[in-house]
Amino acid sequence: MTKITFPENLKWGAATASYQIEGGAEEGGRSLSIWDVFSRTPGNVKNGDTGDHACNSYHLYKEDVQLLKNLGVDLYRFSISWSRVLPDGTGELNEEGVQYYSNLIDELIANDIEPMITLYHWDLPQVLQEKGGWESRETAHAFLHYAQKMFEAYGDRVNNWITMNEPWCASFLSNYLGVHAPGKQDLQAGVDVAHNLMVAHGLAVKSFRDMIPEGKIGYAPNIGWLEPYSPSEEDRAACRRSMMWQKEWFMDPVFKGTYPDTLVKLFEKENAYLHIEDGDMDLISQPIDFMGINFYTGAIGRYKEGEGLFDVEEIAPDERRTDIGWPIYAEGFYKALTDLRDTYGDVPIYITENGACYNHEVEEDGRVRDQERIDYLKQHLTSLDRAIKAGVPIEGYIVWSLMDNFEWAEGYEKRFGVVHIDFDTFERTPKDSYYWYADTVKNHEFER
Ligand SMILES: CCOCCOc1ccc(-c2cn(C[C@@H]3NC[C@@H](O)[C@H]3O)nn2)cc1
Repeated sequence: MTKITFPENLKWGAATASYQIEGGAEEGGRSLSIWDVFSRTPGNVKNGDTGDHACNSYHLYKEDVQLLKNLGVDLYRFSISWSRVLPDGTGELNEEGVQYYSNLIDELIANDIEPMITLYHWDLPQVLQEKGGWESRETAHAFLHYAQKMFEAYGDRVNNWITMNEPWCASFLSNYLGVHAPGKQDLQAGVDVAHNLMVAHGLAVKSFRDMIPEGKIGYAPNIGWLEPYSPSEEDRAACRRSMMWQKEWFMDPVFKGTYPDTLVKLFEKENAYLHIEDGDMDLISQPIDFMGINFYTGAIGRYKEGEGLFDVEEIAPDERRTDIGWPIYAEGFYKALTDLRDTYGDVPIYITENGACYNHEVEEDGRVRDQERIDYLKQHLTSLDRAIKAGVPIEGYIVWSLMDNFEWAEGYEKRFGVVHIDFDTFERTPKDSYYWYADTVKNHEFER
């Protein structure tokens, strides 16, 4: 048997997000978010699913913490519902909402689990959307107010903070491709939202340095990997262009203080323009303590004129697909991580999301036999170990997700959890992958 062994100081975790697990959508003073409005609009989410009840973690968070404790993880990455703590989007706090997260944080600490807070995981208060949402620069300032209130409320107990989750999804997937909330299909809107998200990130980082000087802050972009179909410059350039949309567009501003000119010009050809104000790039490129990386899948990329925005077609590496239809490309994970180090140097990296969708149910004997998810995790953790041994400074690995939850436009059908959720009874059932992951976390190694 082959053993894969990780450094003793690698941190292990599990992740969730507020709109995907909490429920209690109109309880405890919470106001509606853009995802409440989007999911309640017929046709936007599979099976008409909404986050109204989700996994009922608003009421069952203590059970969730026990699942984390028995998993043996060091970290729990969760997000705060902005509209639960600031129902008006700004102004005064809703104390009941603040208390919910305070209770969760205390429960985690009492069980020796480090909280890692994501401030923005896509659930913008609807009241702010109605004032222009992220297309308006004002929302970046509203985000600063929200972030400062959260730093004040939890900075005494929480050291690890993430400003933005997957800004590509929150900007282009949501405002150009129209797949996520608010469901716009406007490239200029996507460009404006992307920039304002990054301005908001910079404003929060700047304030964080004053408010929690000993804390660690970063953000969590998502990336894939496109391997050139051939060594031809056509194929290589096509892959670079396509990956630039999620990589350089959101990383160059932070680590270089610039936007990638190739994409700026490509967007200008589509009549979409950056609206950068004086000081923005200095603000966005403030040093951060780590970069979160969310990785799920990849493909082989080949130049094809007229295909999409970047003249590239994606070819699956092989016939394997997860139950959400994504190819499995663990080699791409290794390549993406070493490519980040080659591009941006030794930026400390947390894998803030990696996992697979497999829609197993609980069987007669109470087990959930998700061997495919175990195989996916083994393949990707092997790539992670290879990247670590190649010198990529990986701080931690956080599996997506602790539990099955509301997978955005796919609803509840698509299951990413190591814990199965019965969405009628909210019963939690650890899957085979839960026990496998617990052993891996405990032993810092696994056998292939
Ligand atoms: C027209 C083309 O559009 C096709 C759909 O395009 C995408 C791309 C990417 C995703 C996607 C979903 N996830 C998992 C989440 N990460 C954050 C956490 O909340 C998980 O639930 N990551 N990326 C979905 C859809």
